[in-house]
Amino acid sequence: MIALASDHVGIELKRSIMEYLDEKGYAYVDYGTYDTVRCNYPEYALKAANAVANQECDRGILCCGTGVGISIAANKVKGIRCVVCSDPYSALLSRQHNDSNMLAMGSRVVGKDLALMILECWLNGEYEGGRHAVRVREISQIETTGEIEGI
Ligand SMILES: O=C[C@H](O)[C@H](O)[C@H](O)COP(=O)(O)O
Repeated sequence: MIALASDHVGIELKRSIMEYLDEKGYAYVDYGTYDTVRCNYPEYALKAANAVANQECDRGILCCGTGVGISIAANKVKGIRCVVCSDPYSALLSRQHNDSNMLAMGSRVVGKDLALMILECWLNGEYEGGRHAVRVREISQIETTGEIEGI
């Protein structure tokens, strides 16, 4: 299950993403916003990020104007590794190396076709573990204790 959320600027891109997910057979939950009335992206980032953090959803996709604000908000939730991407390479590597569990994109930055290419790379990328697991664990330790064990 994929958690989706956007603000008023990202809603059109989110709708394109929903069409793509429908075509590919992915199940998703839309945590809002549901119209183009100006709103505050942290409120929707929080709902989707909580769904991922508490494992109601496997991962999440967020859209706002730049992808920046909504990703910053999502990354405040414990256990979230949200990456804002405007290129497919970073999206893929964020899965393979960083085990990103949320993707954010900006509707004022990427067009629909590029966004869907980024999304495809991110959805298909598989975490490689190994040396990267050490670093992801260190990120978790910073989140939990503010320190890295043994450093
Ligand atoms: O990072 C923030 C996002 O890009 C928002 O979508 C943006 O700040 C919204 O701006 P406005 O309220 O001017 O539509």
